[in-house]
Amino acid sequence: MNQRIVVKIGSSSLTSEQGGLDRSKIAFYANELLSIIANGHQVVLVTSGAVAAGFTQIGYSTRPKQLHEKQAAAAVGQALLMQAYQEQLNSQGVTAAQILLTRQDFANRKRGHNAWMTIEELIKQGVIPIVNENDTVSVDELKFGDNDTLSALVANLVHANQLVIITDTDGLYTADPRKDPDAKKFEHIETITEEIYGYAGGAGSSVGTGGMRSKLDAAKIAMRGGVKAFVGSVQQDGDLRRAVEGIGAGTYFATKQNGLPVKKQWLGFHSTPLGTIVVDAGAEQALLGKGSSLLPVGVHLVQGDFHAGDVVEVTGIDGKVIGRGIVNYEHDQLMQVAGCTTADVLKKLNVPRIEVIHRDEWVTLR
Ligand SMILES: Nc1ncnc2c1ncn2[C@@H]1O[C@H](COP(=O)(O)OP(=O)(O)O)[C@@H](O)[C@H]1O
Ligand SMILES: N[C@@H](CCC(=O)OP(=O)(O)O)C(=O)O
Repeated sequence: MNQRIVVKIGSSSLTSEQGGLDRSKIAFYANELLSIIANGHQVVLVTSGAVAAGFTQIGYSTRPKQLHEKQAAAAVGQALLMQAYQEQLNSQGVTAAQILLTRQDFANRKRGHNAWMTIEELIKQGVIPIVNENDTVSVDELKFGDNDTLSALVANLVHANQLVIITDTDGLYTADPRKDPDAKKFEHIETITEEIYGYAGGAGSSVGTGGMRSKLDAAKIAMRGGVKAFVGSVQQDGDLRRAVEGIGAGTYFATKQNGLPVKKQWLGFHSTPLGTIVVDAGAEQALLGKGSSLLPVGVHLVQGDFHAGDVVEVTGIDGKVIGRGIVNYEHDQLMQVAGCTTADVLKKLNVPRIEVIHRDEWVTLR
């Protein structure tokens, strides 16, 4: 079946430890992308490497740590990165497009929608969209930090069938295989539990940033959006095709979820919650198991100063996040009716909707 694939390539796969682009690697990946396109798949590339490609050229001896230096290096390196992809793809008759995004572009629904529509048009025209973070304007606290998260958000945005995260290791192991030769590999993962997170360590090289932890964050976001994911290595001719076909050298993350509409992606991943509603065990079960709306009777505690129409986070008594939704009550109204039956709520308040959060305005994040 022809699929829409988002492929993410990390800095460690494109550059050397000393920095600088490895053009032979860019040529290799360009050919891998072209081969899956030739098989009928649609491709969006999310590529890192701007900082790693630019820092030597700018004159820094090692990868910079200060934000303004990283941004300067990225500004130089992004041009080098695109030039290298363009050369490779153009020589085979394919055009590439540069798309630079920030977190705010996803948080603003109109900007996110515009990015999606642009990518759709490029794909329709046979152009390969090449995405990176817009490092020049991203401030520290709002940065994706690494491109793993960005690639998952892009995969959800364009309703991809699969996210392929290419890195320098052939999947998730029970420990960083660089440090523990006895570590065992996971072939398939259906749920990313705390235990799975416990196995993942940080970056393995001086040019990589997020390590396996950020790849798990990315896989989790993709899975929630109904996009299956692969994390592994693509080093030999045909490896990308094998990764896409389910026989690659890496770990596969399955999903049973359906694709999330863009409005719910915004709610789940890009909105800013203005309060927290802690619910009891019965309500937690109803939200998770039955897909019910949240009623006042299940509300245990209300925190934050929110108004009707704001986004709030919902947690269980244990503090673990269950999901997010748009609340129909002012926070002081909700405090008055927390734990009340519907009949009692109607005696106390005149509310347009009885549900604290309606299921159509709710997204589960477990
Ligand atoms: N449990 C683990 N299994 C596999 N790799 C791990 C694990 N924990 C940490 N790592 C490290 O994560 C690295 C990949 O992440 P990173 O260096 O950020 O690469 P990239 O630049 O491709 O994003 C691997 O090289 C490996 O050293
Ligand atoms: N936008 C940055 C990405 C930072 C980064 O190193 O990410 P990654 O290699 O994917 O862990 C760049 O292009 O350098």
